[in-house]
Amino acid sequence: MVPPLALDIDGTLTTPTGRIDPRAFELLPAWDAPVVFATGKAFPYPVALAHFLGREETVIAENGGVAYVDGETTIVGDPDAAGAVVEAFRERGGAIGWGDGDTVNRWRETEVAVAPDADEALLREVAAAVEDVEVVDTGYAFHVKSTGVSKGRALEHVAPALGLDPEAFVAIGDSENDASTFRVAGESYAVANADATAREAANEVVAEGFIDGTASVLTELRERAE
Ligand SMILES: O=C(O)COP(=O)(O)O
Ligand SMILES: [Mg+2]
Repeated sequence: MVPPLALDIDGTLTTPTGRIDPRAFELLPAWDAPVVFATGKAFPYPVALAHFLGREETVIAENGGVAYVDGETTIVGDPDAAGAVVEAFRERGGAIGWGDGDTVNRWRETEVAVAPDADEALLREVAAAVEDVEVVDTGYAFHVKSTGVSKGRALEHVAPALGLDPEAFVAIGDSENDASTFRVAGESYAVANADATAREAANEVVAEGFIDGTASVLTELRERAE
């Protein structure tokens, strides 16, 4: 039997230009075990991905702020604290930076994502003044979120709802927001493009990056199960 998977999206299922690689649509619909998409993105993104892959919508969004399993949504974290940080950031001249419409934050319920080209030093300075809030850098955004909320904590909630031990999962990811998943899962892989935090937390750093790395792990896991 192949193991259940906890998969990050950006940097892990994507190409270096941020597209979901077609191989995800070959490898994942046929995966014969639960697949949990665990992302920093807002709730609709992993739901849509699972939907169009024809998979059960079992997702962790907003870095663990939102978890959805078996038709139940669980929300944790303090959106007001994150909002206060972003308000102070704006007052001091900072910009969230996603442009008009801001679909990055539109459906966000527990945290705020700030564009990667924003003034990081200012954002960290204002965040340091608010209790129980941290800034997590995924390489794709700075996430202003409650401390204690993490993808790993969410997996500890999602796995039992699937009748599984979190340790049964194999996790793959690329950023500091995946380190908590790596600690909770029984086996973990950082793709080659992963940041230092993810590399250190993973059991193994894969030679290839992005979806190439993920595809090689999945192929190996499938071969091992045969
Ligand atoms: O939204 C981000 O910043 C990164 O998303 P990810 O967790 O799927 O890599
Ligand atoms: Mg990622």
